[in-house]
Amino acid sequence: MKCDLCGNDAVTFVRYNGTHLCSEHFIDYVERRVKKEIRKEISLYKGDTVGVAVSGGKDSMVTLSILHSLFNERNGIRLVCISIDEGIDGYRPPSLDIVRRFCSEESIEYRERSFSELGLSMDEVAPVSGSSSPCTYCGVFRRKLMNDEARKVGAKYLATGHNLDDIAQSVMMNIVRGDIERLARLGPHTNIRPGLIPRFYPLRLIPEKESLLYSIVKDIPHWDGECPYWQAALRNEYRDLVDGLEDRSPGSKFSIVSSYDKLKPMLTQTYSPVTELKFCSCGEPCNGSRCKACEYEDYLIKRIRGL
Ligand SMILES: Nc1ncnc2c1ncn2[C@@H]1O[C@H](COP(=O)(O)OP(=O)(O)OP(=O)(O)O)[C@@H](O)[C@H]1O
Repeated sequence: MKCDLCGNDAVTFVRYNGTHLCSEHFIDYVERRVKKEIRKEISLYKGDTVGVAVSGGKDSMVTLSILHSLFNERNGIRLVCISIDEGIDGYRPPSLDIVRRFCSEESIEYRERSFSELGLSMDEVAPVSGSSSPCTYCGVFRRKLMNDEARKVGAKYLATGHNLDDIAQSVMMNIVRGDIERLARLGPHTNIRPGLIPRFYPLRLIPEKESLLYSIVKDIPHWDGECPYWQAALRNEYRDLVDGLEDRSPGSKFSIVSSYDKLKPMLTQTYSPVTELKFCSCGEPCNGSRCKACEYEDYLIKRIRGL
């Protein structure tokens, strides 16, 4: 197979648009779309700080690597890598080693936070999560620490490694559950709310397979171990659903996300986000008087201690 653009050996066939690409043209193809997405989602000026949440998985490592090539001393944008240790033995420590090493080699500012600051670890939470998926708790605690650290470093935005597959799955999941209010709140976050660092998704239009291939051809280190609690995630059902649709009709993942983008203005008209947030005693913004993370913390710590 030869690249349709230059005749060199192709590394991939992009099924949804029928093109063969060599490694050089594939890299260019990915980076052009990532830059376009970043321009669409955020606006930055000299002196601004951007946070990037990095787990060590391929998507967040690809995001970190691309943002590092874009934001640097030359254009006066400060990039800070933020990682969270959820306390999952055998899974998180090796992935954070990769992030730390990459940041040190590339001279990227690195900040790390841990669930231990909240008095628990996911290895303690998982056995007491009952009928709820451990991922529900993990996500709430992780977002709290990510937002808190992003605020501390003065980030204007916080990037995550969510890719096209993740976004398409989230759209389908909220539709099937009938949770239209949550659907309306899916990022990227366009409105500024005090205390909440707006998140953006540079890989939003990059399919997971392309992110993996990009990490391989660019030789970006990443951890591909599987979270021991992953099987419990409801998201897996939606992964199969969306992959099945894509198999039968290539381009379905793009269609799901672009349909969502067209619907979003109408959704936010009906479900406009609360702009006047209150603050929890821990410092996090919230709708009520306490944030979800603090509520969960109290409940789980009692269960862990058998109270
Ligand atoms: N422990 C963590 N520390 C910092 N950011 C995280 C962490 N876990 C997840 N994230 C952020 O949330 C995004 C989506 O999380 P998800 O659990 O799907 O990622 P992952 O499977 O660990 O790895 P990746 O998305 O990097 O391939 C990540 O891309 C990353 O930006």
